[in-house]
Amino acid sequence: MPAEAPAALLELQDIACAHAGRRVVDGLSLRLQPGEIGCLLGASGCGKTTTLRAIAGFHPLAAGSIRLRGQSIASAAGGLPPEARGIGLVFQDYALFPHLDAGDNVAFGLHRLPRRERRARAQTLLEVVGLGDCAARYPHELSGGQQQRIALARALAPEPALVLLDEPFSSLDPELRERLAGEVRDILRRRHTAALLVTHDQHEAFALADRIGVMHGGRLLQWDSGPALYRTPASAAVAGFIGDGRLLPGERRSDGRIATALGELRGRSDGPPGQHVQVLLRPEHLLHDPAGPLHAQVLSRAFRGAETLYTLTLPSGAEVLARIASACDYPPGASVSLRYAGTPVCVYPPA
Ligand SMILES: Nc1ncnc2c1ncn2[C@@H]1O[C@H](COP(=O)(O)OP(=O)(O)OP(=O)(O)O)[C@@H](O)[C@H]1O
Repeated sequence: MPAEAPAALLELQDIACAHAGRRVVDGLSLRLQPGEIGCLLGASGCGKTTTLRAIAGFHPLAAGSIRLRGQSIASAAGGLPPEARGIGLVFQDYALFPHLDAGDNVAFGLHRLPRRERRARAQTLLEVVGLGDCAARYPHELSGGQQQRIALARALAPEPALVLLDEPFSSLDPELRERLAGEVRDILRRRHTAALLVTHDQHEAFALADRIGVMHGGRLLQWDSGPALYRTPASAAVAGFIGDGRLLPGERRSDGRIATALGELRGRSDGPPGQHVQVLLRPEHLLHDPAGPLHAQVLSRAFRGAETLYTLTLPSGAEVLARIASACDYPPGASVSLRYAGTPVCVYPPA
């Protein structure tokens, strides 16, 4: 008998959502395990926020169902009101109450507890997010990063099994963003609280999430771990969205290799000889080698510290990327010699 899948904390089954009669989320299914951090990633308008709002109970389902801890919380027939779902929310538009100090903001969701206990629990949560000495400060007396941490403390205070976060770091500067993302991940992990986060920043998704869902046009293209998404994107669309890389046209040979403008490459999957394909070429597929057989011209470059990421043009006109030690300095227009690293490439149907 096959082993049963572990019980999911959150299960979205084939959900669809519409705005003004137009489906903006369609056929979306995913499972989040207890304590797991998931992330919906995708370009603006792909339906991430609508999906999160449907889970929270602020948007109706046109089809499908949502289960939390095995209980149905939403279907096309209706659902539990948001406050009955037991889900913590850190939404962009779910700002702190300006007329309440940080302590009362955090205590807000604890109305069932006596006042003294509420303040004590709020204080504990403020300490969890590293703002134990800010209880009496009002939102306008706090920085953006501090306000977001208070919002997280407020969401965590009622001890929900799941927290939803919608672009929680988008208003912060990049350095603070990365630090806060790490802190939030550690806080969630320590409390074994599951979370589903929405972002369009893949670095944020990689830094935070156990599982990432790439969305496009209202559909979930792939739901996988960060390393799996990077190594084996399920489609050319996911490949184009995750990590650095370029798609090159190619043709399968009878020996299984794939002929491209870079020569013959090893494919990760098989297919009939003569088949036209595209291959995903990551920068690590190409090695800088002054004696290498491949020659390309520098189109542009981006300094990344110890290494520089070069965009190069092959004699065929195709573009590829390569990471080269920054000690070697190739200006635009210069010729660079390379060789194929020999590692297999992902293969997709032609565009
Ligand atoms: N209130 C609304 N009325 C009509 N259409 C809407 C409304 N809100 C969102 N939409 C449309 O639904 C689609 C999905 O929007 P959604 O906000 O879920 O996307 P998103 O991926 O979260 O985008 P962003 O990253 O910009 O927040 C978009 O095409 C958007 O224009």
